[in-house]
Amino acid sequence: MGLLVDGQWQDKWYDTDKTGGKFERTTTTFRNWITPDGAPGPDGRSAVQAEAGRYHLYVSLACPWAHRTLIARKLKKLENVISLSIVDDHMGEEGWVFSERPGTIPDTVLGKRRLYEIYLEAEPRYTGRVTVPVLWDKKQGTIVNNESAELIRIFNTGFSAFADNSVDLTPAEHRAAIDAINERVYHTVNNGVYKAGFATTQEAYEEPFHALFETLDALEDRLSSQRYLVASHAPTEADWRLFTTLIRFDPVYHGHFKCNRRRIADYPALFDYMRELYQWPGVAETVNFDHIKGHYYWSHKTINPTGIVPLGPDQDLNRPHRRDSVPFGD
Ligand SMILES: N[C@@H](CCC(=O)N[C@@H](CS)C(=O)NCC(=O)O)C(=O)O
Repeated sequence: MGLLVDGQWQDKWYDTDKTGGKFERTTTTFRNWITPDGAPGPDGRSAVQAEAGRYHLYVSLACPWAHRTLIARKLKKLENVISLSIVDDHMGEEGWVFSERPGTIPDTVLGKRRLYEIYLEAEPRYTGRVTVPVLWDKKQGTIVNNESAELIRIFNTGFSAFADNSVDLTPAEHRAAIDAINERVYHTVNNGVYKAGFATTQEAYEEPFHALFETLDALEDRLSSQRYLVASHAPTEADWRLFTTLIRFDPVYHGHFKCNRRRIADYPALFDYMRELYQWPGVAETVNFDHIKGHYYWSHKTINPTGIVPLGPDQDLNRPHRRDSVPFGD
């Protein structure tokens, strides 16, 4: 685990000294869009044009942020359009690396062994964390974007000439509701588990812990009477963004990150909902519990010094999800 400073790799854990024990996520820096014709993106920032075979996605199967992009690529049927590499789940002193271990796919584009070398290829004097996901532009030889929230929007609309456009993860009529849910879920759930897990003072741990379970209780309420997070007839981006945290919750966040007031299995609606999403065509193939558990328990030596990976929990995720009778809410 480490970061690049002016192009030099430094093996360092997160520094929580300056923030009173709190984990603060840094913002990502490669933020260009891809649009069907190369016209600027939704916020006016510059874009490159969508092309089949031009872009390459680097992910970790352990990472919930990267997982969103894998799901969007799968649901939009972009697997033959955007190629893929998968890093080793063990993140050691060189950060994310490529290997031959099960479930990985080497760097077939640049032939690198470490992810930070790809960042350096894009920006030789890069300063910052070296995170997944990363979308690489083979034509311009640089990183287009390394922010998962934007990558899933790029996959949803940018590749309309090549994608399955019958699937829309952010339908216009639900956009405001999706954005509002994303905002709360990001701060208290997706990033909330990290804030609890990486905290280095009791206080810095407790605050996100309470916020997390307050949101999970509210989501349980909503999902008891509505099939998906917004009143749509199919899961939207908001559901997939929540899903990647839910699926890691009982195996990892409950124990490793001390988010243990309840398990997802203790919330009847959330647990059924999570299984429906898991059973959604194509999605189970994007979930790899060996990488998920192996990564967190092995890589975070300040939290789990022995590196022992727990064997449980036993979960039957293929059990019927019982969501068919829940109304869509419109
Ligand atoms: N804002 C980024 C966050 C990505 C992120 O933090 N990824 C983690 C893995 S789950 C990572 O690569 N961490 C390496 C590090 O921080 O050194 C996104 O959503 O794309």
